[in-house]
Amino acid sequence: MTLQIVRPGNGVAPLLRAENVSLEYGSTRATHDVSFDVYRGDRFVLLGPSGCGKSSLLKAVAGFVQPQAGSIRINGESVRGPGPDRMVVFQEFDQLPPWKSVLENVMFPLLMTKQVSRHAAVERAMHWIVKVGLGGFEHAHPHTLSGGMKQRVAIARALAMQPQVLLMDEPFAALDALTRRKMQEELGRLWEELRFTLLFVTHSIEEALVVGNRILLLSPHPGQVRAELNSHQFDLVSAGSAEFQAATQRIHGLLFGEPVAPTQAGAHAERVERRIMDTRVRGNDTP
Ligand SMILES: Nc1ncnc2c1ncn2[C@@H]1O[C@H](COP(=O)(O)OP(=O)(O)OP(=O)(O)O)[C@@H](O)[C@H]1O
Repeated sequence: MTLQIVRPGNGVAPLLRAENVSLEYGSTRATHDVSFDVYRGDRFVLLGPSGCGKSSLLKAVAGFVQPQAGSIRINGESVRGPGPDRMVVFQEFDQLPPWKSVLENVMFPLLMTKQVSRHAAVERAMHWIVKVGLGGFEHAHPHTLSGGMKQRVAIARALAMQPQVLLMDEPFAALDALTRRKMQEELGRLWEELRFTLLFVTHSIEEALVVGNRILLLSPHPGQVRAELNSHQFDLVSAGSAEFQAATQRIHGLLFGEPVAPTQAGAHAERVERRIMDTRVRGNDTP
């Protein structure tokens, strides 16, 4: 395992740029000076212990909370509030209005934002309901569905809007272990097919490695960037491997143990002066 600097960009503009973001609730500082870039097609994970401001950062990207300092931009445009370009899947199963069927739930944002006609909304909603494996359940109501099925509805509802970024806040944390694994697999399958951009919050190191291609490690009180790493080589298949276990331990050390010294990162040093870890066992292929 090597430590390496990942230089951002290669001239490609990020889809989402969070720059020196500080978030506060009254006298509580949730995050301090957090910066990260998310590129189109990234599966970018915010990982850290409870209270490191993961959810607050996701809510700020969603436009639900405004930074006290710093900025969040999508395609260069400042985020000033919620928008259909950033759909959120939450952990809570009650995110689905219970009086609406699966079909009505998935159609709802399409109709609210007047993106398409009612007829087209039905078609698009049905497409996504089938895509998440819920074909045949379109007239069911949420209380008749399992937790995993409810999360599938929430994912279908979000993806049907074709957002610029799909935001997921611990979406599988309330599921049993087997269902959680299945949902991680399904999310990976959807991403392989559609290559959407994902910002995913979790406090599980294993989940971060399985879901993400890039991971931002945050330390708590207030949340600050501890490190950023590449994790694209891991998936559910590699989850039991020695390399995976080593990466898990390394991240655990970074989060809870080892001090991390600031590192120079060339021309972008000011923005990305973080310790960047590549969890792959790499030879001399470091950039
Ligand atoms: N609505 C709120 N009002 C006041 N303080 C808040 C609010 N939401 C979050 N906080 C505080 O901000 C800090 C970061 O909370 P946040 O929920 O973003 O962290 P987190 O990393 O997502 O934690 P967890 O994994 O436990 O959800 C915490 O100290 C928390 O108590």
